Amino acid sequence: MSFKVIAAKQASLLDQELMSTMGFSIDQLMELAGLSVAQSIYRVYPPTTTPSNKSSCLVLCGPGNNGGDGLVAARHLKLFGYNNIQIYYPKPTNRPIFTGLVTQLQQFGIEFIDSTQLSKSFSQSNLIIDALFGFSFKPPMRPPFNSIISEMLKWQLEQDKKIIAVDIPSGWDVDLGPTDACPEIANYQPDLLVSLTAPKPCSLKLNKSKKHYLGGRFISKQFAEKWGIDVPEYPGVDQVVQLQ
Ligand SMILES: NC(=O)C1=CN([C@@H]2O[C@H](COP(=O)(O)OP(=O)(O)OC[C@H]3O[C@@H](n4cnc5c(N)ncnc54)[C@H](O)[C@@H]3O)[C@@H](O)[C@H]2O)[C@@H](O)CC1
Ligand SMILES: [K+]
Repeated sequence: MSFKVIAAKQASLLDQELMSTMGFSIDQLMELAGLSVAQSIYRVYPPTTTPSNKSSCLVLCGPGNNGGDGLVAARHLKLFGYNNIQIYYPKPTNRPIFTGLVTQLQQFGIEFIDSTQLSKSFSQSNLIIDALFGFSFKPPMRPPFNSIISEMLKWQLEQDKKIIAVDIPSGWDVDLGPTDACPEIANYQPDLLVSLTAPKPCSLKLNKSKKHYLGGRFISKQFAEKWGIDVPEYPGVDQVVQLQ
């Protein structure tokens, strides 16, 4: 499906307008964004039901709203039947929306792991959700995230591991894709990219063999026209639409 992209600066301005003129709260947008990430994962990698072959998910959450989308997605994945979910959230944000999401996940019995458990979790997980950074990332990537992403990419070489990137593959330049400013991710290609609201220019750098979904079904036709973006036909009540 052909689609229009939205540049970095515009994506951030659009985000601000959603939360001012349009009257949305960040909680609402994050909930719909995270739901659409979980729904895309369900479409592409449905939970396997045989006891010997359960889908295990590791959700890597960064310090900003991209990480918040990951926290929301983890809760929906649990509701969708993924039973083995672990979250690595090394720099938790002390704002009510984030502390609330953490409490919800703890109440759902989802485990938060620390750095000593990370390698084991990578080895046991077949779905790795990259919710580290979205459109506000500025290189170079600071510790501990540079080593987390390097380890993630090492594990991606194992055949049974799939990486799902939330909004933007972490470390990619929003407009350009992978650049020399962030050498850790020079060869990073997620298996599934879930763009939110509108695909960013970097999504054109996704290999054609990879899957690309769009989620964040919260803008009207009028709003899309004003910003020069497409709202594709989401099928029925779905929160996501496949672009590639
Ligand atoms: N309207 C939209 O499109 C929506 C966007 N949402 C999500 O929000 C994301 C953008 O969120 P934010 O603006 O909070 O930003 P990000 O989540 O992209 O990252 C910002 C955080 O990363 C840190 N950071 C930046 N560069 C770094 C570096 N080089 N090394 C280490 N840390 C670094 C910053 O200090 C900040 O804490 C989007 O990509 C999307 O995932 C959704 O939550 C809601 C709706
Ligand atoms: K990401």
